[in-house]
Amino acid sequence: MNHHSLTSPSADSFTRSLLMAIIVLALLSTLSGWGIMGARGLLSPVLRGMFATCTLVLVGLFVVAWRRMLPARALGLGCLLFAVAVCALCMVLRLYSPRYGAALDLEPLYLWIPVLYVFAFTLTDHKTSLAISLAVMALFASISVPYLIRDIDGPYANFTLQLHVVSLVLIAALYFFSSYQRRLQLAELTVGELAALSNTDELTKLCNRRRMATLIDVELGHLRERGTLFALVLFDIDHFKGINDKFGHGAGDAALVALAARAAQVFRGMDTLARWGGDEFVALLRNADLAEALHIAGALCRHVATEPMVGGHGITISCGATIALDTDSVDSVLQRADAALYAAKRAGRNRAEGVR
Ligand SMILES: Nc1nc2c(ncn2[C@@H]2O[C@H](COP(=O)(O)OP(=O)(O)OP(=O)(O)O)[C@@H](O)[C@H]2O)c(=O)[nH]1
Repeated sequence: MNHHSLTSPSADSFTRSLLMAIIVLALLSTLSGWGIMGARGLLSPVLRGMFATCTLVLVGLFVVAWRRMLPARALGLGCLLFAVAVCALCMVLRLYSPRYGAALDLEPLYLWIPVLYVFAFTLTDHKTSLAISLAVMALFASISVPYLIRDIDGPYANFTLQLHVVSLVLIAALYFFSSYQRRLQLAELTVGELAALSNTDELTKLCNRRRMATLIDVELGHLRERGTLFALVLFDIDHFKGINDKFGHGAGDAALVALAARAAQVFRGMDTLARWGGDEFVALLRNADLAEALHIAGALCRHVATEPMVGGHGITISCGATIALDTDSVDSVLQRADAALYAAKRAGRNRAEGVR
């Protein structure tokens, strides 16, 4: 969720306008619905058009509101309950009160019924929506049973039966559509999560070896096609075995995490840092030559050595830098960086060396 968009003034005024529009349209829709039930003659088609338009726009606005903010969920559920109550009341009056029943026209209710199902399916998950829709349908079905028995051969009986069949088809279609959509969302989420897991180092949360190898391969392609330079810096902790032995494996892990965070402060935004394995890390420096890579690697050595990292003790690292050639493979460029790292170790550690 984008928290900024929820708190910005323009989002606030959009939310207010949306809520106002929903309230006005709900009022118009309800008033025209009541109007249709009382009116006869010329006025009725106008009111019917108004009712249908207001209700459809209302559903559209609910969908927008649903995607943007949570209060719409409560508002939508409130309207749904209100609509069910109005429909049920009208139905009861139509069926059981001879005085009101004779003057009432059931058509506005028929217009509301499919709207209720669409409301339910836009408001909540497919299983709850199915339960709400079937409950609404059962409510109308139970209300119409005595009416059907009383007037089994009449036109309204036929119409009511047709209405229930259409309702069932609509609910089934909405259910399958929304469960398919849900499955699609879940599948996307799982694929995204798996991709993130397979590219991330569990301990440091940096890129892992597999991801870095892919990125180096991509950059080698760019180097061959467009001549864009890049450098690699391979580094590891000096005498890390001694740190593990002295402070324990847990403290060694904490040192690796702290080193990852410290290193991320030194590299540039366009660089990518990865844990290659054990206490070895690789940084891919885009658009960098050997001099720049050595400069950054030297800064990294100093930055790491300045502050204590394990149990109040400082650690040092050694770095090997190289630049990629257009004849390189992933393995060959890494072998040169490894040779440079080995040279830094031999030269006394806590330093950076380069190999061209
Ligand atoms: N705590 C911890 N230790 C690890 C992990 N992976 C590898 N190691 C240890 O890291 C040490 C790596 O040692 P080396 O790099 O071979 O040698 P070193 O002691 O660092 O010495 P130089 O590299 O020559 O300075 C080994 O003792 C491994 O057991 C890990 O995930 N966590």
